[in-house]
Amino acid sequence: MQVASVVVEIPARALDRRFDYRVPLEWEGRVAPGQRVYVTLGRRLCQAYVWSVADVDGPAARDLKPLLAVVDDTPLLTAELMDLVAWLGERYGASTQACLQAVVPAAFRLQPQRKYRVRPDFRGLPPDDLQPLWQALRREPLSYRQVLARHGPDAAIALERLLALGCIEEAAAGRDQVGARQIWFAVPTGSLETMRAAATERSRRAPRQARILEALAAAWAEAGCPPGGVPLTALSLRPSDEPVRALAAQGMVRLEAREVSRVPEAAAGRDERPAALTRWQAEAIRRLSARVVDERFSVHVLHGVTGSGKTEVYLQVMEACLAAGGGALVLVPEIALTPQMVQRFVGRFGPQVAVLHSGLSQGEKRDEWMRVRRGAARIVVGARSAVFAPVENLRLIIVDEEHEPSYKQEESPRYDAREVARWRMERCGGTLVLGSATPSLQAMHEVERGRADVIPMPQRTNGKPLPPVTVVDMREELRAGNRSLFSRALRQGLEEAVGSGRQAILFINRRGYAAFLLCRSCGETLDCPHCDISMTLHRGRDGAWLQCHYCGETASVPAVCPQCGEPALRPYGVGTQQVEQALREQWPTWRVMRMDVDTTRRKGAHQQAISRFADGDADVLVGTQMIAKGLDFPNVSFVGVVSADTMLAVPDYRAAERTFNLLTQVAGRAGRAEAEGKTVVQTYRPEHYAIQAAAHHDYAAFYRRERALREAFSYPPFCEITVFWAIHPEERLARSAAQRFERELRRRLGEDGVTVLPAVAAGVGRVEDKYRYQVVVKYSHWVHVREGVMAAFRTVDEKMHSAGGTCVLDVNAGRIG
Ligand SMILES: Nc1ncnc2c1ncn2[C@@H]1O[C@H](COP(=O)(O)OP(=O)(O)OP(=O)(O)O)[C@@H](O)[C@H]1O
Ligand SMILES: [Zn+2]
Ligand SMILES: [Zn+2]
Repeated sequence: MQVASVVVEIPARALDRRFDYRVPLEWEGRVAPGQRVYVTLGRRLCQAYVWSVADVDGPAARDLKPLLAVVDDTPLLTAELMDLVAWLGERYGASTQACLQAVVPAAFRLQPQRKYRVRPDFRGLPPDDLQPLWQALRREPLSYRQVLARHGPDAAIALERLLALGCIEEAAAGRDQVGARQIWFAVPTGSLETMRAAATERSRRAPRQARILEALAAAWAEAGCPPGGVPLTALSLRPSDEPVRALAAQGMVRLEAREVSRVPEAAAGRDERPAALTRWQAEAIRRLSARVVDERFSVHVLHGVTGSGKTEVYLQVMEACLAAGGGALVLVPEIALTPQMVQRFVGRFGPQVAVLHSGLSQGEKRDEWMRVRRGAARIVVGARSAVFAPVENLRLIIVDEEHEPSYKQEESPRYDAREVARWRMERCGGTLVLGSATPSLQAMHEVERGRADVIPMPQRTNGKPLPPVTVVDMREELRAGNRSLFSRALRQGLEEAVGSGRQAILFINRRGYAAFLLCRSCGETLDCPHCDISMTLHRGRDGAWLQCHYCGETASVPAVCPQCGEPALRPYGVGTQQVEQALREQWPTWRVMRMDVDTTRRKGAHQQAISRFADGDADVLVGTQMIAKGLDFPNVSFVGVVSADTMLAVPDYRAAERTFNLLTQVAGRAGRAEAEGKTVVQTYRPEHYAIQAAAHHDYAAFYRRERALREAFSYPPFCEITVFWAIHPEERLARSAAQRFERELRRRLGEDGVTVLPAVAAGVGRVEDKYRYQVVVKYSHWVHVREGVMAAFRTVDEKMHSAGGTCVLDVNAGRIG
């Protein structure tokens, strides 16, 4: 007798374990790991994933409850993905259910209310023993639960048989939350002659039947062979319509339901293949292609300066991968921000590419996922979560802009797509390529330790040098009497670019008008009533308002300071809106465009904005980091950074790294084609090493300095950091939970190679009226501390949970505070 061990899909902590069910005899041999099944847990009907199947004998197995249905014929999850789910749970301390939800698109989740009804196209009668249930379903569609309640537990099997015989179907959306889309086809059964004769014969007597036959005959004549069928929708007919049913009953046509994709086939764009590769590109392609073919695990850091043509390298290595029979996965930081790159992949590989992005509806995601699962699409391009795509024979994963923080997921399971990619390549014996102009400290450290090699591309494809960067000390500007947002150098750069018909980009890492309002009389800042953070000033057509960027709370702008009553509130900290306004005031004839979260909320707005700017619809583009990544605008000759200091001021050990990366990326948007590029960076801290290194395009200098600091103060990559948060509306409870976690940790972990920092209020100590306390743990290997950390977490978490609060564990944390 077979017993299936399953994971139920209900996301409750107490249910995060395996449950055993008996496999009914008729399904023995049909049940496999990765398959979805229906089971009852207590009285609850739910979907579950088969984890393992074992042959077990004895009464214990016979007493188990049976599986109620097998949802998938072939397992939805491959063995590799099942192992990945298990690994995710261990690596990030997350429940198996949460990991499954991360891996499988939401469309595959069970819809709680399914009903079964008689299939409208079914003629005849089912076998005798199935008739009672069938008759009942003819009277009214019933849910699974109703079927079991009214017809007893054996009805589960009867239902399955009726389904298998095509007598009944699931109503509405089908099995999954969103099912496959099906279209009915009429398929000819006889010869072309019989069909024509039948059409003529019916032209009077049954003209509507005749029309169907004529359409089939026409399709036949056009194809020159028996057509695969004609979709009924093309004839504005449904399978239940009288003439269709009549023809089917007479055996003139066969009706067939076929699955079709909801995703319009990617319009294969132009494939722009460069006439000749640079020598660096050629060398990179040679080395990487050799690795893709040899089927051994390897990691490579493709360190290519901005505009060095990394995309072309990816494309050609992918070609080598496909030629060797492998599948490939490309991760980009955010699909909406990289439309140009996605177009190039589709241009080269056409319908073999599946693009997974958040703009897809659930049904579209499902269809793309299935296209990948079935091997019809062998290349997947997507953001973070695409790292779970079920690519067949996966041999190559490319992570573009590998240094980007968006590869870390900030909700459970708090995975890092780069680590997942590494795990998958290690498991499949594949090649991992980490591409960046500014490789992360982590990636470079791997190179140092001999766990990865680096492939340099130090020159731009246009043969021109990287754009010269001028660092402007804003204190000097003040001394020289310039109080405007723009230094003289920045102003000159803008005017030169726009004056010569080129375009310019201005970067400022803050949306809104100003960071905060400060009272110049008493020093009060206007903070969010629900969060310990000041509110951002926004300005629109209908005036100004304040908004909290943490919880979204808005407020009107008071005329006087609420603290001291003086009319002395002034805006501080420049945002995109203010830059846009200043540009319009100073250069009224210029066409200015702004791109930030506020201007691109609408679906497709990103892409539109990017192509409008690429088409020359604006002279100056103002934007946040959204415009820093991987965009290729050949006509941009000037880039200005309005303030480099906002990024440096973030209280995070990675602030310098982020600043260096962003400055390098932003500067890299200039001078990518014929136009010479130029960049101006404004700052109050011109001597800072991150700014200096970026200005000199000196990655090595930055790396040396930053590495030394990280080592001295013991930060990643010289250790790993895990952060615990206790979150509760009552400060006292949040604090004591964090303190308890700290004590539990110290007791369990000892001192050896582990540092537990004292429990403190988080950087923003209150968000949405909830207090946040944190504990930071530093260690060298998660496997050494996992048990201790997880045990401490469970103890505190349970108590916190019953007290109405939340605990969060961020393993290998993306941020602290
Ligand atoms: N061998 C080549 N000869 C000429 N042009 C090329 C060549 N290879 C790529 N290009 C072009 O160079 C430009 C820059 O390439 P790409 O966008 O891949 O750079 P990148 O290395 O990804 O830079 P970034 O890090 O800034 O995104 C593109 O317009 C691309 O079409
Ligand atoms: Zn005041
Ligand atoms: Zn708030």
